[in-house]
Amino acid sequence: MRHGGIIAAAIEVLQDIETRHRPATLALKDWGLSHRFAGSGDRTAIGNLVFDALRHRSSISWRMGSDQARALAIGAHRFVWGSEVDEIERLFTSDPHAPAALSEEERARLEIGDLAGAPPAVMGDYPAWLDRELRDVFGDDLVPQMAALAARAPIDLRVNTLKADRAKVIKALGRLPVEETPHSPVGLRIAAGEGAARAPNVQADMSFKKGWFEIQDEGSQLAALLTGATAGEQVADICAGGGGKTLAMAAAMQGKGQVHAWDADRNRLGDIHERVQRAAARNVQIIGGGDAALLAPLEGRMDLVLVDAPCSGTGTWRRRPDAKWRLTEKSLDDRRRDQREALAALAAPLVRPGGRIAYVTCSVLPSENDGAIEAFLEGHPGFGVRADLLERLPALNGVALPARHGLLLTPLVAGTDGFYVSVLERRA
Ligand SMILES: C[S@@+](CC[C@H](N)C(=O)[O-])C[C@H]1O[C@@H](n2cnc3c(N)ncnc32)[C@H](O)[C@@H]1O
Repeated sequence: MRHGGIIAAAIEVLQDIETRHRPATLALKDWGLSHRFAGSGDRTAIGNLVFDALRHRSSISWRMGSDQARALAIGAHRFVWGSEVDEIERLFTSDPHAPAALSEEERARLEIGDLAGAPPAVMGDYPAWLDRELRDVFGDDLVPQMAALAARAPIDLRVNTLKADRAKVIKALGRLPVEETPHSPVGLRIAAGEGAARAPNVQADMSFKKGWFEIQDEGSQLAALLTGATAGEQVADICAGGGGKTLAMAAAMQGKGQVHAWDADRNRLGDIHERVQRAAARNVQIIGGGDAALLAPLEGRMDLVLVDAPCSGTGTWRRRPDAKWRLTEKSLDDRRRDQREALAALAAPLVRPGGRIAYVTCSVLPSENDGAIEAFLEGHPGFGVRADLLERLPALNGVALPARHGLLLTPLVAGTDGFYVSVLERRA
């Protein structure tokens, strides 16, 4: 496909997302199925343009004076990909599959592209109804913090130390520009691409198939390390999902002790079996999901319970930009309720005296973070917050933002997705 056709396709997909409230990945998949002639490079270019338009939806709409799909796609080309206006115009006139030519007004808006006078929610590309809560956490850094959450994310890998080390994986992926992550001692990074460039498919490499690494954001790696999971411990991961943190803890424990994996939704455990096998994580016990009675044998015995809580996902907006526009007050309330329930009803009974609960979210909203911890501590006076979190990872000094009961990682400061971590200890 020529580039005018790519823009036309991106407009079609953005329209589908908007009118049918569909997740972006599904809308893109559907488009691919009904346009089988499009090659994989074309699909990547369309996907990149759609995702960048969604990442910057508010600021593009402000600049273009419209939030229609066409304005978003053209605006993303200009303001995110940095194309010159003449170049965009040429793409439109040289390809019969391109959308209708630019109007006078569109041309003028693309030329000016001014955000002067725009409110913070527009400059930082986030839903305005979250203004107050986000300002509470970021204060004067609100706009730069949120703008960093609207940028593209790199591909981060976690080296599986049960099978490999960083040098071995770097060598295996030799043809790719792989670098060590700055904070996680087991992380590697491939920088985010630009424009229509295709991201490398690292999962096709033999080293992935052999279980030498997993794809995992550096923030998620750090959260797993901050739990302090240590060789020989009994650990329950009660929001195990696909097993990202289960596997990270199992490796940090050098395969010794046990990680018991459970999830409220047994379907979410779908991938974990294959991943555990590939990683040779012999200390992982998948105890199933859905039925809380399966947790009964662990009661009062766990050195550590990880609650990698269901949350709004505000910290992952770099990777799932459509989710930020779909988030509602109702769904946020539902997640807050799940978080409180997971901590009080599921996690607390499993911890032995002297044991810990690590509470993690991929959210930057205080009501899901410190707020959940406060609600828990109110009803559980036998638990207290561990203040020694950074001693486990001194490299995070100055990189993690202090929160009242834990710490916060953000793309602006740590270069990771947004993550909150708090560790509680059962003292009585
Ligand atoms: C953030 S995801 C887990 C991601 C996973 N730990 C990883 O690192 O790949 C949160 C998980 O919590 C589960 N969950 C939802 N409601 C829950 C509840 N009330 N109690 C426990 N887990 C819940 C969800 O099914 C989901 O798999």
